[in-house]
Amino acid sequence: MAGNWAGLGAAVISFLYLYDRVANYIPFQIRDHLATFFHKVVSFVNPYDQITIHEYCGEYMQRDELYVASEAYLSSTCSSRARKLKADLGQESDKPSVTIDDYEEVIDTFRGVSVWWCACMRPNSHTISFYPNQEQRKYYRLTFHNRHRKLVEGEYLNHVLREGRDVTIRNRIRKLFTNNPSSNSDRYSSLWSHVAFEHPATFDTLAMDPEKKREIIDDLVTFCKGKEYYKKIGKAWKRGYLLYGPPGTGKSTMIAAIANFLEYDVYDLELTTVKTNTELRKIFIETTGKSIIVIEDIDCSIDLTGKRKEKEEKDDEEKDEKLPSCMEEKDENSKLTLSGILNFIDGLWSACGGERIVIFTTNHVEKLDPALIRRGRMDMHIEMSYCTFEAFKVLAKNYLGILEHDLFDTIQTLLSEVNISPADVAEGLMLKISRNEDVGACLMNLIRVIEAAKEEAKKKAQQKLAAQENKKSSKEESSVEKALNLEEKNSKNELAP
Ligand SMILES: Nc1ncnc2c1ncn2[C@@H]1O[C@H](COP(=O)(O)OP(=O)(O)OP(=O)(O)O)[C@@H](O)[C@H]1O
Ligand SMILES: [Mg+2]
Repeated sequence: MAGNWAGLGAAVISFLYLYDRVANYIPFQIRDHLATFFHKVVSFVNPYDQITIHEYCGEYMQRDELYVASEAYLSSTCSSRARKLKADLGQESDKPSVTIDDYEEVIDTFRGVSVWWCACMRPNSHTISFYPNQEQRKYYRLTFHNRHRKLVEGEYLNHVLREGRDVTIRNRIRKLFTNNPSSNSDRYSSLWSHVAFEHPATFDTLAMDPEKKREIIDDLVTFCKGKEYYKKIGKAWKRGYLLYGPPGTGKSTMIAAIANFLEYDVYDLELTTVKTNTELRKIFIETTGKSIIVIEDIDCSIDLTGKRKEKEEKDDEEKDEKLPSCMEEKDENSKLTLSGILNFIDGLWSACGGERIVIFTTNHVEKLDPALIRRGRMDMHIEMSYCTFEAFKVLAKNYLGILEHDLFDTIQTLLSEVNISPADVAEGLMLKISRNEDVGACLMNLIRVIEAAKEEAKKKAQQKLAAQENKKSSKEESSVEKALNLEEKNSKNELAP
């Protein structure tokens, strides 16, 4: 239908072209009247307006976000109505995607208003381009009745952008990013490298207290649905989690489970390769929304303890010989400091992009500066503990496919007597796969592993006690020796004339 109107419109436009050539020979009073008249005729004959959305735009000819969103939107909402389709494996997806073929017109309806979409291609410009696919110059043509122009410009295009982005996110391959060492980056290279994120951990396979798990899941759901709430309370849409506990208790596994649950990308930030606060800010700006930024073993990444105290002391010392303020700033930016990291978590920059989760992990929570982990920065502190009986039941279900067994009571008693990590328990249960043993043999193997851990713990406790006693007795000996020496000295002094 729009095509017919377009044909009629083309005739009128040809006429107008001719008019334009002879317009200079017509007196200007008549010319103005004619121009108004022709405009009315054009609107009457072809009351349809068009918007074109080009694939590449901007100084660096990047793919236009609205074009990408329109493509995703059309393939999800309108492709069922098209007769000519094309299929390909998108760059950011692992599923074949079916889109509407070029020059196939489809109708979409928004609030009872019909609009027409068509993927077109501009004729080859015969120019040599440095940018990929630029010579193809694809674009979408959106046609609509001019009385709906406000609706299309004001609401429909936003609707397409929003829906299209959602479809893109749903279909993409999720990514695991790591920051490139600062020495490798130049002005043009990206600060992050990535691979596909394929960790299979989920909250179902994560062994921990079920109540604690429920609490974390509820918190995550509240966060990801909380866009409007965060806006209302004037807070950046982000949340911080501190995961702490001994090695092998599932901190990294928990991060993977969170990423899979929320379908977020993961940015694994290696702080030791970041040299300055400025670099940290740049790295942060290059992250996208719907992502988790992880700093593992934060206590080992940078000396965060006592930095503030040191700084305060230094400030006192330096009061007399104070540097000019610009030099102070330069010094601060030329290295990575605790305050740089605090800014990264909740400074003004932290609000850009939105929908981000920051996770720190540590084996030694007591070593961290309280400022780094205070509520508001790290909103939830999650302790990953040694294996409890509840956690063991999850592992037994995952590894052996059982919910109960006669040996469970023995294992429960043993687990209450010794600290053993879920990683060690999981290793004890792996026998089923590695040697294809039956369930009973696997549980017996686990019992042996826990008993060995118990023996080891006992031995260590005895050694510690012995060392403490040794220290105590050597202290006592030295104090007796000191007392004897003193006595000897005193008696010598008394004998002296
Ligand atoms: N709570 C858990 N639930 C399920 N599996 C676990 C759990 N804890 C550990 N594991 C298993 O042990 C392995 C090591 O766990 P993970 O790397 O998550 O420990 P971690 O706490 O990050 O250790 P580290 O402090 O050394 O980094 C995982 O691959 C997983 O198979
Ligand atoms: Mg870990």
